[in-house]
Amino acid sequence: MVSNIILDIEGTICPISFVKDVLFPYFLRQLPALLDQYQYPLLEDSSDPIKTILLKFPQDKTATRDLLHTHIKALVDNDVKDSVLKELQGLIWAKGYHEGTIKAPLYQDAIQAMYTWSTHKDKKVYIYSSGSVQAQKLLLQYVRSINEPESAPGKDLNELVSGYFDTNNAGPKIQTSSYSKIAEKINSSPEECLFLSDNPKEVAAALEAGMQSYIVVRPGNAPVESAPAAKISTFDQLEL
Ligand SMILES: CSCCC(=O)C(=O)COP(=O)(O)O
Ligand SMILES: [Mg+2]
Repeated sequence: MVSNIILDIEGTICPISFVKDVLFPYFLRQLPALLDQYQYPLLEDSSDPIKTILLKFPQDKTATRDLLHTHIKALVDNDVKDSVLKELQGLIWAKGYHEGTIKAPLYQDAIQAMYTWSTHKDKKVYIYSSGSVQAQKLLLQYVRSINEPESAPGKDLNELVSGYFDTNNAGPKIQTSSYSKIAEKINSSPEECLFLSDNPKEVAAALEAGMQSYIVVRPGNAPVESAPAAKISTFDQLEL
């Protein structure tokens, strides 16, 4: 029996294009002005939350503003799931979400399933994404259905979510131990957890930990060559 459903974000509940064409460009547009605020080489200053994150990048990259900019831009361009980058992105995206510039388009079947599972089916819904916990909460705070126009009023889905996991509090998403850790943290056996993701390596790691899992295929996702589990293209296909 499935009691806990753990959802990936990008490519599973929202299109990859939202992350690549909206979130990443927004971050890169804000980055130069953000870096301009500081003197280089960066020195410790625990009172400044942004500087505290920047200081977590490798020390040789924080020697000059341009070196740091080049380093961060390369991480974004190559979609590196770097936990320091993800922390910084969460902080910068907050402005865009709160100002109303950014709203996350979620697949309608994902929105509907999150409501049904948590309010009518006595299941708990969790998020596990490479995006930081702060970025996950923001994304779910400003949601529109992908079928609605961009001007549609935003919905806050955070009340449907029982917990958030990222690479800081759970570990890398392609590592089996991360899924064992999540099961332990939510006081569940892995067998009662269902993990849904577009990434076959993540699905393989969840299965290895004893969870149930499916590969989610959405428009614009990378083709899945060798699948460790069955594929679904909408959450309506799940009988829970
Ligand atoms: C939730 S933050 C925006 C997405 C992001 O930066 C990311 O890396 C998403 O990766 P996922 O693990 O959800 O595929
Ligand atoms: Mg994904």
